[in-house]
Amino acid sequence: MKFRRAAGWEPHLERLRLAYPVRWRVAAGLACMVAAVGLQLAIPHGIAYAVDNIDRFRDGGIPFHLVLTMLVVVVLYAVTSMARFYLMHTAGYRIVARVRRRLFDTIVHQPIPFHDQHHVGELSSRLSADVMALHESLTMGAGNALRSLTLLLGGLAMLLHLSPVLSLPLAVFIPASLLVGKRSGASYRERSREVQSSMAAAGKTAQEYFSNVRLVQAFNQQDGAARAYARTVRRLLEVSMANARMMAVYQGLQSILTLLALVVTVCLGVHLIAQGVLSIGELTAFILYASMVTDAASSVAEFWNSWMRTLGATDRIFALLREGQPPLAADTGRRLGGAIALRGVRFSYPERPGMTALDGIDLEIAPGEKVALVGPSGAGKSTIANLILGHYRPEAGQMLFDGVDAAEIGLAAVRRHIAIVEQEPSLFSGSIAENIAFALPGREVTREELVAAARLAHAHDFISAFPQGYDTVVGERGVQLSGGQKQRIAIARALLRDPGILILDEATSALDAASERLVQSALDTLMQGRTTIIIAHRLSTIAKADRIVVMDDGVVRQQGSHAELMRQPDGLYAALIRNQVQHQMPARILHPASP
Ligand SMILES: Nc1ncnc2c1ncn2[C@@H]1O[C@H](COP(=O)(O)OP(=O)(O)OP(=O)(O)O)[C@@H](O)[C@H]1O
Repeated sequence: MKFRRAAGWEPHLERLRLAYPVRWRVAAGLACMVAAVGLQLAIPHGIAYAVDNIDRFRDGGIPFHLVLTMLVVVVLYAVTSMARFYLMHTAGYRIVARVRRRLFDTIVHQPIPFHDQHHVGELSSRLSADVMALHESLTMGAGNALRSLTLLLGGLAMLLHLSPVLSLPLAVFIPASLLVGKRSGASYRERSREVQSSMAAAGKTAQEYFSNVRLVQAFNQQDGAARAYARTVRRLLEVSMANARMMAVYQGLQSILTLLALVVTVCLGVHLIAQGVLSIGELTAFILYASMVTDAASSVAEFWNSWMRTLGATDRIFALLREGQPPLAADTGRRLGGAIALRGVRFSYPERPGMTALDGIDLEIAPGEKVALVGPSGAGKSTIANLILGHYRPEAGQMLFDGVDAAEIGLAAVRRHIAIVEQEPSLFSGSIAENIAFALPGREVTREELVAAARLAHAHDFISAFPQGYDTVVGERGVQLSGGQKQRIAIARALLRDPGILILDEATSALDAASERLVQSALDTLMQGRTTIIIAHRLSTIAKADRIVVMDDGVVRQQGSHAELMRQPDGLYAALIRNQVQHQMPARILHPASP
């Protein structure tokens, strides 16, 4: 128990919660390993017997039963070694697959503030490089180390049995070798944390430049990108080299200890033969056992290092796993009517605790009402959408749905009734069908349902025009589609979800007139009969809303219809409209009632 704790295994083993198929593999692998070690330990004994009886065998040769026994031992040794290798390796693969799955599960369930803090490239590196380090230790290292440990103990028993006096030098060398291993292990752990975080930094840089490759090329920044990546790789190289230097020193020390042990044993052995207390066969067997034992000791020490390295690399994996999934409030199954209320809501982003993003917001939205949030950049419009979606919790005040506190309803139940159409729609690299069906987790979506949603979103015609139709692959983040097409797919997705509450982050970039009309008409269909919160940028949308909420600096400055707000010429809304009209919009939008 104490050892497991010292090795840092305890919490990790608990976290791994080995499944039944893994347990039986480990148990069977251990049994095979003990058998293989037992057979391996029998071999020097056989050799000693042969050496000591060489005179008897000189005439008639080695008797048949002896040859047969040796053959059986060799075959059994080969079979048990093979089985051990297979069982331990496959158990390792299963454990690593499980760790990977659980890590992904944990990360994907973490609340948004966690994702604000962690870079995508860094998290991907945890899943790939860090898990790979664990993989190597578990599949290659752990099996070998256990075998070596058993061999070490068995070998020591044989050495003591053969000659306690001759074993004395080993009583010094073996602990020394294990001590060197333990010392180096501690430094390895520290170093490998550095190696893994440098690796994560390199991954982060590469991921960032790859995902913005169009911008990089448009600004001729390819060389700049290469230099930035080279800097991170240089750092990685430096820490890896330092690690290798240290490893070389420890390996050298181990080899010296092993060779010294052998030399001293041979010298002492010869002396004991001369005194007549040891036979040549026994010395031969002793040397064979001693080399097994010293090899095993250095391999245990080596594994210790590699395990420490693994712990260094996987500390963060296990820290993440320990964090566990945040308790997702059970889906209470409550149906929402669409009324939303924010009462005295104050909020600062966890990353910027000093800056108030929302400062006492009071907002009542009736079921089916269309509310446009307007205001200058940074006013807090998206923050309100984030709070309604439950991405963050208000610091003070209440978020109510149908008059019930959001916490009481549960995040999953709230989200089940919400759909979002983002400013720049997020699409996955799969097919159009998969992207639309994403709206309904946990159930198969029929082709008819997909087509119906796509028709309402004015997306069916362009989708059908593709040779692969709904199975057309859209490329990473939908790069193979136009802006208007992406938006209509996002609208089809929202329509399929059939939400009571809709959050619409209006795209700022204008589409061409025909595309704009199609998107607008699709949005009008989507908004029908749903509570809609629009983060609005276009006057056409703003003017159509039932109510306009004008925000500035985290507070609501004005509320009312377009006409009501325009009657306050000194108000922020009138100023915003004047500003927009001056810069871009035709005057008729200002007065939608007039033809
Ligand atoms: N994830 C975040 N972490 C820290 N601060 C944030 C985060 N997101 C937004 N902010 C800050 O919160 C404030 C409100 O931002 P918000 O995105 O709500 O503004 P907005 O009104 O939607 O602006 P825009 O019209 O430009 O999108 C801003 O000062 C912004 O810098």
